[in-house]
Amino acid sequence: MTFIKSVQLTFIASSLSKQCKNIIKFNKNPSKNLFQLAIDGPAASGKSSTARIAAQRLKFEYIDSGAMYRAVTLAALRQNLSPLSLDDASKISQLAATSHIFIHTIFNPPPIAHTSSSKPSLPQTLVYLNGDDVTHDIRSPEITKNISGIASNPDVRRVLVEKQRAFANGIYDYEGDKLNTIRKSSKGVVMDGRDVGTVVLPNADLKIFVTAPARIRAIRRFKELQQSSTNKSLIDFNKVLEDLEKRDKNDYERKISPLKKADDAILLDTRDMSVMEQADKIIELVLERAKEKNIDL
Ligand SMILES: Nc1ncnc2c1ncn2[C@@H]1O[C@H](COP(=O)(O)OP(=O)(O)O)[C@@H](O)[C@H]1O
Ligand SMILES: Nc1ccn([C@@H]2O[C@H](COP(=O)(O)OP(=O)(O)O)[C@@H](O)[C@H]2O)c(=O)n1
Repeated sequence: MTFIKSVQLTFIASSLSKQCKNIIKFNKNPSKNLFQLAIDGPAASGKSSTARIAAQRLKFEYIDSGAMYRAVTLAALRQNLSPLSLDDASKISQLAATSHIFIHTIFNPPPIAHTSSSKPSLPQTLVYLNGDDVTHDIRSPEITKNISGIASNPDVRRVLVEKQRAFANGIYDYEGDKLNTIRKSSKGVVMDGRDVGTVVLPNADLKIFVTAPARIRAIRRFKELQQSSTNKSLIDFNKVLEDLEKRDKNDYERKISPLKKADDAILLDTRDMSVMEQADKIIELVLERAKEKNIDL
């Protein structure tokens, strides 16, 4: 359980991006018990969409740990460093330590034009690398292809795990300032990734391991890529499946912090569930656990 002392910081988000022109007030409340929810699982199992919906409904902060590995991969590629080269490994971990990665979720984005107004837009997570909005760049096939090399670098992991724990405790460094990303109204944090329940937050109040067969996950990723692509014919399902299985293998078999269900995690197979059903189930589990632990959500 996290007890954090009282500091109030005001941060002018317009320095980050034109998209965030409002002034955000951050607050740390000394006697507040923040519920920690850890969601792990393989690619496209539904972690981030359900985590964002659960965070929105439960008034939790959302931390996408995978986005941090993606941002470091982008930073390395931009400097022509090779994720698999032993010669570049220490330069890359240095880069992870000195890069400012800021993750900001907009919980109530305006409805997208041309969609039915009755269909609410899902929360959107924006990712900044040293002040640049890299939300889309970090999802490119080039980053996805190179990420396993970065994720198996032990020094990168050490640096990012430290940042993730600080983030989950409400303290996050951005351009030299200590920033508290926990909103005054926040009742908890949800973090998704591969090692959140096993390594990053081993004492999380609730751990969920989300899974689904590779083919089903590849269909989801294929549809997602098609939606965001300007040239749909370039997206080949077999290639998506092959890449996903290759990344799963790297994540499961990596020596350091492999993808693994924590012993005390609840397994959630999402093959026959919709995104909303997954989110409902997770929220139900959080509320049950909070009741058992006498945590007021
Ligand atoms: N249960 C589900 N049924 C159908 N599509 C899903 C389901 N869960 C997630 N998706 C879709 O699959 C894609 C990947 O989901 P995402 O939440 O990003 O997975 P992860 O964070 O595990 O990689 C997204 O386009 C999402 O809308
Ligand atoms: N906690 C984490 C999160 C991600 N990662 C790595 O980062 C990659 C991308 O994570 P992601 O969550 O963005 O990937 P998707 O599940 O969205 O495809 C994973 O395949 C892992 O190699 C990790 O090693 N540890």
